[in-house]
Amino acid sequence: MEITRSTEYDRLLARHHAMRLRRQILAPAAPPARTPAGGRPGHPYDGTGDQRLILRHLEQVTPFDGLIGHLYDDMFLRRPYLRALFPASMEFQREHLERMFRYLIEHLHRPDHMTAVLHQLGSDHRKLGVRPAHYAAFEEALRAGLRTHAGPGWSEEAERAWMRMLRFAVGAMVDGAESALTEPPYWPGTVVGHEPRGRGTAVLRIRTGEPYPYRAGQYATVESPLLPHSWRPYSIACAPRADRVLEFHVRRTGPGGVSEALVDRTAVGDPVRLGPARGGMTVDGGGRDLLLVAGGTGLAPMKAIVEELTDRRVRGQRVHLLVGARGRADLYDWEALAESGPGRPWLDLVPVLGHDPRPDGRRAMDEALDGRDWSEHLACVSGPPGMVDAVRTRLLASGLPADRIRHDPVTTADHG
Ligand SMILES: NC(=O)C1=CN([C@@H]2O[C@H](COP(=O)(O)OP(=O)(O)OC[C@H]3O[C@@H](n4cnc5c(N)ncnc54)[C@H](O)[C@@H]3O)[C@@H](O)[C@H]2O)C=CC1
Repeated sequence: MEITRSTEYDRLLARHHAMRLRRQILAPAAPPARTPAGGRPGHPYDGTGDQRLILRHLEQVTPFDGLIGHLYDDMFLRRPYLRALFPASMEFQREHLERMFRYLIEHLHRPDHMTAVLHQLGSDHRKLGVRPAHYAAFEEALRAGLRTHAGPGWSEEAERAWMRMLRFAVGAMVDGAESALTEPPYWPGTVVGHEPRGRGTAVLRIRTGEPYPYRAGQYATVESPLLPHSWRPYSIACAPRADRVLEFHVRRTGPGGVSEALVDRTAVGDPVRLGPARGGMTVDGGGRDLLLVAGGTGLAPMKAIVEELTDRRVRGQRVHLLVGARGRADLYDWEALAESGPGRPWLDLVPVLGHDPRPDGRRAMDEALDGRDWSEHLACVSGPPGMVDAVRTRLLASGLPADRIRHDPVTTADHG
């Protein structure tokens, strides 16, 4: 990416904020805390005691949605200018923060296990316009939220444990943001194709201004100017191409979300922004036969993987692609896949039609997987979370080791 004066300036500013914040974080913790703040060099944060304290007083600050409500109320009351950094609807944001609190508390006894996740979170926060200094405002709001939600009997000791946990997380996020400074926080793109494909589904093609690095099987977060600050992940449905065009398959799941904006209110010529590519559902060397299981628009990453293999397949390698859909009309991209059939004799393309379980609890996907030994394959699974879970469990039971089953950590809330 060409470094303009303003991005250069932004980077310097971000680095300056990061350094200042690091000094604050690493400075001896504010009295009366005697335990070192999270992540001080030479004194790695030991969260075991804090985890115990937080858990002991957890009832006072749960359910988390109440705590989070107080936290944001306090933050926007004290610093109204921060509201502009958040989407109009805070629903997704609140759910995300709740998941984060649960994740931190659950893993606090093994802080080192969280580093990679927190680094990426910090790096991803750059596209939201979050500056390291904003974390101080968050800390202040969390403190106020805990006190308001817990009421008069709130334990000072537990509050200090929460603050140390937060400082540990923020320290790792700032590190992540800093080490990603050479990567743009987002890529501006333009919609160059928009094809409705029935049942609220559209295939979008987006051209980025600058080359967008990714591997087949990965996903990008997408933001539409119709819903500023709402970023949702979608898998990229094509292998990297020289013309910088990326394909996405989007299905509208409900009213008012990013998918609805992209399917119903977006047209060729409209701008969008893409966050950096993420996800580990890539297919590397080895040459094992592949089992690709897709449900609905979960087909997107599989299409990219098949395209990539068209050029880079190991000789003799076979690929089985099971495409789950409610009915024939829902096979929204079948023609594109089937068209390439004759040129790809190594690809077994199987439509799996039907949705509801039968009276015996089995589904069409169970039958499609039956009767074959998949234990030597590498499997990728993508689609509704229930399907990913069910297929994963089934493959594990049939002897396929966990490290040969790949899928994204997609939750139901992700595609709103
Ligand atoms: N758009 C994208 O880039 C991506 C979307 N996803 C996810 O894929 C899902 C797609 O939703 P829809 O297209 O509405 O799919 P859908 O709800 O119509 O389901 C598609 C098919 O998946 C199978 N299936 C569903 N639940 C199952 C279960 N419990 N066990 C076995 N098979 C099952 C069935 O064959 C069904 O017809 C969403 O949850 C989305 O978050 C996942 C990855 C990428």
